Amino acid sequence: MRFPMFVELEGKRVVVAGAGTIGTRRIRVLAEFGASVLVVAPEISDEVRSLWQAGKIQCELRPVEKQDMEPAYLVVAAADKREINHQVYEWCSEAGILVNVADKKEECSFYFPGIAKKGSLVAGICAGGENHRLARQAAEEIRELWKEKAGV
Ligand SMILES: C[C@@]1(CC(=O)O)c2cc3[nH]c(cc4nc(cc5[nH]c(cc(n2)[C@H]1CCC(=O)O)[C@@](C)(CC(=O)O)[C@@H]5CCC(=O)O)C(CC(=O)O)=C4CCC(=O)O)c(CCC(=O)O)c3CC(=O)O
Ligand SMILES: NC(=O)C1=CN([C@@H]2O[C@H](COP(=O)(O)OP(=O)(O)OC[C@H]3O[C@@H](n4cnc5c(N)ncnc54)[C@H](O)[C@@H]3O)[C@@H](O)[C@H]2O)C=CC1
Repeated sequence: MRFPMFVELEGKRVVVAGAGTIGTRRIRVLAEFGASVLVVAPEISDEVRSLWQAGKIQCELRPVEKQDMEPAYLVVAAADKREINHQVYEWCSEAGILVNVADKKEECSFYFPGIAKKGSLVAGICAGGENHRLARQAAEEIRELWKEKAGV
C-alpha cells in the first residue's frame, strides 16, 4: 500500500509528455497546485493551449526527448504510445526522477490520485492501482460531502 505524501509543488518543474485526454487532466491539476509545468507533445488539447496562452504553463510542440527530463522534479508520461511512455520511464529511472506512467502502473514511482479540495482541505484517493473507477467514485463522494462543509 502506497503512502500519501503531500509534497510542495509550488515553483517545481514538472514535465508532462503528452497533452491529450489524460495529459490535460493531469496538467490542469499540477498547474492548480502551483507546479511550473512544461508540456512536451506534438499535439496539445484546446484546454492546454489556453493555459499556455494565459502564461500558466509552458509548451513545446515536439516529441519528448531525454534532455527534457534532467531538471525535472516530477515527470508524467501520458503519450498514447507504449514505447514512448516506456522510454520516459527508462530515462527517469536512470536519473532517479519520480515518474507517473499513465498506461502502466508497474512503471509508476507515484500514482496520480483522485482529488477532492475545499479551502485548506485536500484529499488524495488511491485504490492501490487496482480499481480506477473506485478511486474516481470515492473522490466524487468526498467532493459531494465537502460541498456542505462550512468554515474550511
Ligand atoms: C495506477 C494509476 C497510475 C496513474 O496513472 O497515476 C492508473 C492507471 C491506469 N488507469 C487506467 C484507466 C483509467 N483510469 C481512469 C481514471 C482515473 N485513474 C486515476 C489514477 C490512476 N490510474 C492511478 C492509480 C489508480 C488507483 O488508485 O487505483 C485517477 C484516480 C486520477 C487521474 O487519472 O487523474 C482517475 C479518476 C479520477 C477522477 O476522475 O476523480 C479511468 C476512467 C476515466 O478516465 O474516466 C480509466 C479508463 C477506464 C478503466 O480502465 O477503469 C489504465 C488503463 C489505460 C489503458 O490501458 O488504456 C491504467 C494503467 C494501468 O492500470 O496499468
Ligand atoms: N491512468 C489513467 O487514468 C488512464 C490512462 N490512459 C492511458 O493514457 C495514455 C494517453 O491517453 P489519451 O490521453 O487518451 O491519449 P490522446 O490520444 O488523447 O493523447 C496523446 C498525447 O500524446 C502525445 N504524443 C504522441 N507522441 C508523443 C511523443 N513522442 N512525445 C510526447 N508526446 C507525444 C500526443 O501529441 C497527444 O498530446 C494512453 O496510453 C492510455 O492508455 C487512458 C485512460 C486513463
